[in-house]
Amino acid sequence: MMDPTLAAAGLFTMISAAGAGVIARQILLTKAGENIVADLRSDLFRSVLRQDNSMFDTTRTGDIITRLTSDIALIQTALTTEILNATRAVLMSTGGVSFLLVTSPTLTLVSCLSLPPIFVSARYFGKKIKALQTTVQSDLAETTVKAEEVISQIKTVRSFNAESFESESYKQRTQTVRDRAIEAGVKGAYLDGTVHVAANAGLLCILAVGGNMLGVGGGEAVITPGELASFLMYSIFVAGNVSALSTVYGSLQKSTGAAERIFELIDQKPTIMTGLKTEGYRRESVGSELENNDIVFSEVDFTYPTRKSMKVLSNLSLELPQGSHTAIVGSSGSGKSTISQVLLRLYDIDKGSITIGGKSVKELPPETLRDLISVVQQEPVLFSFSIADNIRYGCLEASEEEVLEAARSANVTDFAETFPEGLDTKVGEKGVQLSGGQKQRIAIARVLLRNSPIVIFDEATSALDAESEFLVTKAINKIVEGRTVISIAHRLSTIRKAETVAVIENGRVVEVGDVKELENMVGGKFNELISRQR
Ligand SMILES: Nc1ncnc2c1ncn2[C@@H]1O[C@H](COP(=O)(O)OP(=O)(O)OP(=O)(O)O)[C@@H](O)[C@H]1O
Repeated sequence: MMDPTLAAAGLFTMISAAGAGVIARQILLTKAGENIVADLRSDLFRSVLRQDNSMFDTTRTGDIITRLTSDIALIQTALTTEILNATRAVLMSTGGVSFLLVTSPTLTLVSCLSLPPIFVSARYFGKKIKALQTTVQSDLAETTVKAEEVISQIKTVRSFNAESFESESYKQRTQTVRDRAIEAGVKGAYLDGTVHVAANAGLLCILAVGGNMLGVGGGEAVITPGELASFLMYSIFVAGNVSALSTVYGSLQKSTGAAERIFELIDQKPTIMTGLKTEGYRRESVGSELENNDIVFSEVDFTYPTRKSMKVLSNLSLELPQGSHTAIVGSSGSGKSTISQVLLRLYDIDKGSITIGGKSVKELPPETLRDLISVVQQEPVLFSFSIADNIRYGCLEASEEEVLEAARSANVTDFAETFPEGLDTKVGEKGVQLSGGQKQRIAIARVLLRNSPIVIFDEATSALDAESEFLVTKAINKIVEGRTVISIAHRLSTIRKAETVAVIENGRVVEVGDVKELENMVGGKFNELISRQR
């Protein structure tokens, strides 16, 4: 007889080896799962950044964020926990079935009677779970959209005393998510229950047929009681694993729903290939292939993809020679900002052409086109980094000195120096910790650093106070020197700085010419427009 201590030591060695196996399995699975999830997340983000502007006009930020977070988290669970559970259940079931076959092929055949109801219910409930989970994920996206919108606009929410309204509306959305998630859970429970009944009914069939095979009814015994007992034991083992498999199947269906939402975005091909600089791209050589920077709009028609029935630009023709300064004026909604959006090819026009230096904007690589043009937007958009890093966004390769020089030129240093951390001061989300005029000056410094030959000023309708306006104007004057400038202008003071003015009405140019001449042309469109401002 074997020494019990030796046997225990031998068993301990085996247990330790199994433990090492468990550690290795866990590490490998975690690594594989995390790698796949990280790749998926960056692929998704990369794909989001490439999408057409029209996609962002219809898909809200919160929806995309949900895909990047919660949808991916579901896939992560599937890749780690569920795949492991599934593999274990399949291996155990296969092993168990081999034992069953060896013990009694007839009874194994009988046990197969439970398979059809298992497959049918897995298919039926699996489909329902997947559909419900897809809805849960999009409802969850709705709640994220709501939260994102309210939190980023908290000052407006507060000023309207709308906290209770918003928290109630958020609660309702979370309840919708809860109800759908419970529904999916209930379907999962039905699946588990059905599989449990089918698997155990299979055991009863084995008991009935096996009992007769023992010769209990007076017939000939074809199986021993010991064989039947061990067959039943293995069957219970297999039934347990098949039940586990059905739970895993339910969870995997959930992740399939989430995966569909992710791949829908990853596979979506933008019509304007954009955003990611091609290899060998050099910013310094931008525009070198163009003869000049003359901009020509010729008989342009444009409708926004989300509002196809409304023509925003209609047969618009306009010439902006290199080095010129043109003010674009017109009533609100006449299409002024749209002109800059189609010039940047954020949207493709429906008819006509837009050329720079004789080359259609559709022929220029989008990154070249966008490096040729800088925009100072109506509401300057800053990121939650420091003032210096916001300026550096104009040219990521710029040195400290170049950033400082741009900050000085745009009068940013004037106010930054009054902050304890100077240019390293963080500006808060979207620049909330700064005034409108300060944000404008940072945006101008960013454009100065960018040093593009064409600059568009999309002037804010809301006026800055006189002091801010003076400082912003001083900064703007630095940019204007030697560049082609388009000012989408509201204020007469800005318009007067331009040489040429183009009046836009209903998406077409109705008057164009020298600012001073048109200002004095009684009965003219520009004269009429500015006489309202005086
Ligand atoms: N992303 C968009 N999707 C659909 N329609 C849009 C979009 N952006 C603007 N529009 C519509 O296009 C028209 C022209 O808008 P645009 O912003 O060019 O006007 P604007 O002349 O710059 O006005 P304002 O002086 O008020 O800034 C408006 O009727 C506007 O509602």
